Amino acid sequence: MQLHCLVDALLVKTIIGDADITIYDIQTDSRSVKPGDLFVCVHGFKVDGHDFIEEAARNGAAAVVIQRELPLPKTIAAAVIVPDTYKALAVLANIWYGNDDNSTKLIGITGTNGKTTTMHMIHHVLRFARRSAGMIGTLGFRMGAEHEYTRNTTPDVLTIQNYLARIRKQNGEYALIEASSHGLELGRLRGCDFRTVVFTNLTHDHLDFHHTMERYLASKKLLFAQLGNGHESYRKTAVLNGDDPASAEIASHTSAQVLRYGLKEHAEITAHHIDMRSDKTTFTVRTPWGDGEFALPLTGIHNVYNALAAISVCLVEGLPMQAIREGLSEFDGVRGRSQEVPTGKPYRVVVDYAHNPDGLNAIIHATKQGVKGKLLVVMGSRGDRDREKRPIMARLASDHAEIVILTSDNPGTEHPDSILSDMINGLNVEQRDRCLVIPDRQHAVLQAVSMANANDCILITGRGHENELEIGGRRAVMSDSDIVIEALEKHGTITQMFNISEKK
Ligand SMILES: CC(=O)N[C@H]1[C@@H](OP(=O)(O)OP(=O)(O)OC[C@H]2O[C@@H](n3ccc(=O)[nH]c3=O)[C@H](O)[C@@H]2O)O[C@H](CO)[C@@H](O)[C@@H]1O[C@H](C)C(=O)N[C@@H](C)C(=O)N[C@H](CCC(=O)O)C(=O)O
Ligand SMILES: Nc1ncnc2c1ncn2[C@@H]1O[C@H](COP(=O)(O)OP(=O)(O)OP(=O)(O)O)[C@@H](O)[C@H]1O
Repeated sequence: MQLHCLVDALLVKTIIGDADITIYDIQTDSRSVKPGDLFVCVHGFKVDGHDFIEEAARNGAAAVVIQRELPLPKTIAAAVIVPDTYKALAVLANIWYGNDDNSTKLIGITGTNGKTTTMHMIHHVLRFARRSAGMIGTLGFRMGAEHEYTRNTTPDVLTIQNYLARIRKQNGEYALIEASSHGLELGRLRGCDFRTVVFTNLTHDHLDFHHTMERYLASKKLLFAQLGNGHESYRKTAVLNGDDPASAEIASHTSAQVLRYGLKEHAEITAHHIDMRSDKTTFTVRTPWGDGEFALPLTGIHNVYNALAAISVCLVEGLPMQAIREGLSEFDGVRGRSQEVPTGKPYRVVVDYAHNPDGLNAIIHATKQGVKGKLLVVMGSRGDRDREKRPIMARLASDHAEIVILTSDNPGTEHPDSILSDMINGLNVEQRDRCLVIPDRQHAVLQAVSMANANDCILITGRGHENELEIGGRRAVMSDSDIVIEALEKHGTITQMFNISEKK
């Protein structure tokens, strides 16, 4: 595509050089630039893309998009100066990937907890009803047989547009996207014209980034504020958790039709006669489309909420109640969420991804329900993130579990001991006395295994599906389910700690 065709949609711009050159691809990372590419310089949290123009030029960049005038290498044939390169990138990526035709139906899911689970439920039901759908979220990008790991829950604007194009190429009818508050705040979803958007809940998290709950909510509202303002607004729907106090505020910020789900009567889609068993939950759902009996092979009231959100979306999208019922009855959960690790022992081990107070509360209550013996919780808290939640989470676990083992999660650049001491600060004297602090996560799990008796349950939270962790700038490969399996094998015979395998 010629540069002038690509940048034509940018309203405010100055072009220096030859606008007729052909562009072969768009890049934001100088290291990925190939001959003929357009390098868009983005100002980041750590570095400024403008500082990498030399490298981009060495790799063959034909043109650059910049936010300020600066001397350019001679090999750069053209420069486009714009007021905001990241905003410009959204426009360029949309055109480049041909996503401006809105042919794929976009469904967004936001909220503190439950985004991934709800999205996977919707995806599962759509697939069950033979409707093709791609997913972009914490577990990566997935469309048909294509699967790619993503660093972020909501990837950057260029990557999102690339994935949407790949979904369209495979004739995907739907694209399901997890919209994190960071993603919304940083404009990663610019150019995404959502049709249905879900809000799951808003509770304490990410205060390192948003600073206050008001600002955290404001980022979520961005997703709903754009809904329903177009001429097709009758097709746009905001699906809100009617039991969460933030929903009223969100509803007042959207022109779209609002559909509420919840357990209380004021919602349009409600669950009744909830019966929780150790391996499934049954409930009746009342909706304006009729009622349905559901048997969900998951436990925990939080999963009833997730299912209600998914049911609401599927009904809005015109799926028959029977397909939704049958689809959800075969939903086998999401990797790393309430994931049972087969132990071959008389006690259970569950790996989960709860990493904030509300998520932890949900999983502890869900897990405790089927446990006749003791509940042992192994948990830590992530480094370089919201410190305020650390003592709250330690306290919460100690309030509900018989044994709590505090350990490292993903310390990042922080010292594991300082994270642990933040957590211990949340405990009272009695709780400190019965809490074990074992910084090495493998040791901690091994300790839990050695303390478990028949009918007990070990709940290991915080890292779920993740298999990499960062300690002092070095990355290590380590998944919680692998740790459990190793601990079970070594229990009784181990004499010294095994090392975690390391990779740069
Ligand atoms: C704070 C934050 O969001 N940072 C994101 C940001 O990184 P950054 O600003 O540090 O980027 P940078 O390294 O300064 O680089 C700036 C620019 O220079 C370019 N560059 C850089 C180096 C170089 O040699 N050449 C070059 O061209 C980069 O490609 C980039 O365009 O842009 C990156 C690329 O899009 C993101 O991966 C990164 O997310 C980091 C990993 C992160 O941890 N983000 C968290 C806070 C986050 O976004 N989390 C949410 C929600 C999670 C949840 O719900 O639990 C998420 O959506 O993931
Ligand atoms: N609706 C819910 N309410 C409260 N807690 C929940 C809910 N759904 C899931 N959880 C808890 O939160 C954890 C994360 O769930 P899930 O991955 O679905 O959420 P998420 O919003 O996608 O989180 P993240 O963005 O961090 O990936 C689960 O392991 C579970 O412990």
